[in-house]
Amino acid sequence: MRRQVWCLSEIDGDALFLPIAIAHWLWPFASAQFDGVLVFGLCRAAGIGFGQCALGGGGQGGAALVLWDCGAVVWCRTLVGHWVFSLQQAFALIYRAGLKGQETLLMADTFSLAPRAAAQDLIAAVLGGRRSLGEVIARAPDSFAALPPEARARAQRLASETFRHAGRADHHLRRALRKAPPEAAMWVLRMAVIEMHVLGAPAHGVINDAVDLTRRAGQPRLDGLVNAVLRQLGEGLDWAAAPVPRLPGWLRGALQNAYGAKVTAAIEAAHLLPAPLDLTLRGPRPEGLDGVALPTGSLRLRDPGQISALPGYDAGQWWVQDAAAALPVRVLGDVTGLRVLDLCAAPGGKTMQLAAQGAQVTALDISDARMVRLRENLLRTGLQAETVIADALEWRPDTPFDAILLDAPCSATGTLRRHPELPLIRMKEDVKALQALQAALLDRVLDPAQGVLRSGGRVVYCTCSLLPSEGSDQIAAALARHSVQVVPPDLPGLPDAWRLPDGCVRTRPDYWAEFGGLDGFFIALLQHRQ
Ligand SMILES: C[S@@+](CC[C@H](N)C(=O)[O-])C[C@H]1O[C@@H](n2cnc3c(N)ncnc32)[C@H](O)[C@@H]1O
Repeated sequence: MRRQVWCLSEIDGDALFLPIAIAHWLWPFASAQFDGVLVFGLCRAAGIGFGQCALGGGGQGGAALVLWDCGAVVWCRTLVGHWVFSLQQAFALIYRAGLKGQETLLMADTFSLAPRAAAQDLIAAVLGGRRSLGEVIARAPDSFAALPPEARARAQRLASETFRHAGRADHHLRRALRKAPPEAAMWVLRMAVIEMHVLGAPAHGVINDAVDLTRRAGQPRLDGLVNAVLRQLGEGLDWAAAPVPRLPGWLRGALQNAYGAKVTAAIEAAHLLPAPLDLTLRGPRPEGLDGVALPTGSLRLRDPGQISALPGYDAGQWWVQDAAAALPVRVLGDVTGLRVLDLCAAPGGKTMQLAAQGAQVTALDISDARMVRLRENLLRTGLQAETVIADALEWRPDTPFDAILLDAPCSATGTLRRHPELPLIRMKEDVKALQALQAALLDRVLDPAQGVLRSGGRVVYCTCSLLPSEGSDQIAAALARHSVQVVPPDLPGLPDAWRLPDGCVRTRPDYWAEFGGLDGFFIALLQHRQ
């Protein structure tokens, strides 16, 4: 790890440096066979110069080497001059080799090629596999896994912000490009422009590395273009003059139908900012945990830094959960002593809330990997729940439950601030399949013949979606299929604007702008008619 080399041009530089030193050591023995010292020196210097240019050292560096080397060659005609010169080269070589390990660490820690290359790989893996950034990171590419934690965080942020601001980057890039280059080079350009203008990285380093990343992306012929375009956009660009990026047509259309053009534009504007970090507290706020207490009970952190270093983390006194995601359990009401089924439970934010409130929880999810995270979360917080890995559509309990929380799989369109890559990988067709699953899950819990919910028991259905087809439409259809009613929740701190005419609750990223917004969620509390 310590010896890993990040900067390719550094290796190239040494690869050239070694033959230079060897050539000098051999010089006294070889010189007799050369007619023109200057010819040899010039050829060698020109070779190095061209080599440096070709490998990214830059034209000026190459030209300077040619001149410097010519002078040195003339001086080396004397034997003393030659030996002094070759000794100096040998020392330089040893010194550079010794520095290499340190350079590696330094470069990986700061704005540098290594995190940028890792971000490039993350972006390619997200788009290529149509997987979320979180899923890609769970099976991290080597370039990412090998980085130290800070550089990893930087790579993740760079990839995430590139997805978030790609629309704005394209607006500026279109002005500088006569025709769009292949996508791989286009993503290098987007990432570089965003790093300079959104993340505030110094232009010089970003541009140099973008040239390397263009070659790394298999587009070596475009490195000149990338260099020229980024130099043009590096300074004096009015970044905010570009319009707010639009959601894909199918999603935009659905939101406009549901909320109107103005609200849709406000939602798109809210997506420009990363989501704040909210915690659900298990008990009293741990000392030293600085944040804003939100009206619905969550704690919003001001400047979180490293999460595992925050007060109360090791003692499991809180867990990370968006303020909107914390509402469904609160909507379920008092669960003390009740047998509650958390259906589609992993990674367990709501399981922990239920257990912390004194429910006897059974947490069920179909995903082994996500259940591992749920168990880790329970372990850290010291909370108890029975865990079941099964398909909710097939599993049957021995005894019906008093209450069920159904956090159904959905388009996650309410969480785009957190997952700005989703609009690029989710398709309209994916949502159709999810809607069918949501309806089947609702039938499973609401149909008394299935024996999952006891008579008179309560159900909370929720999705982190902004689409009515995954929210109110599902509930309207379920009311038509089952003898159930919607119960408007009694929830302190819930603004009236979040209550829908059908008795359900809707949050949106543009709500609570004064606090920094919250995820989009749909929540319905259901009960069988007596
Ligand atoms: C929105 S996430 C749940 C988040 C979780 N409730 C929390 O608060 O941390 C949806 C979950 O549904 C699970 N899931 C999808 N299809 C399922 C099925 N047929 N049976 C059980 N779980 C399923 C997924 O594995 C995923 O973990």
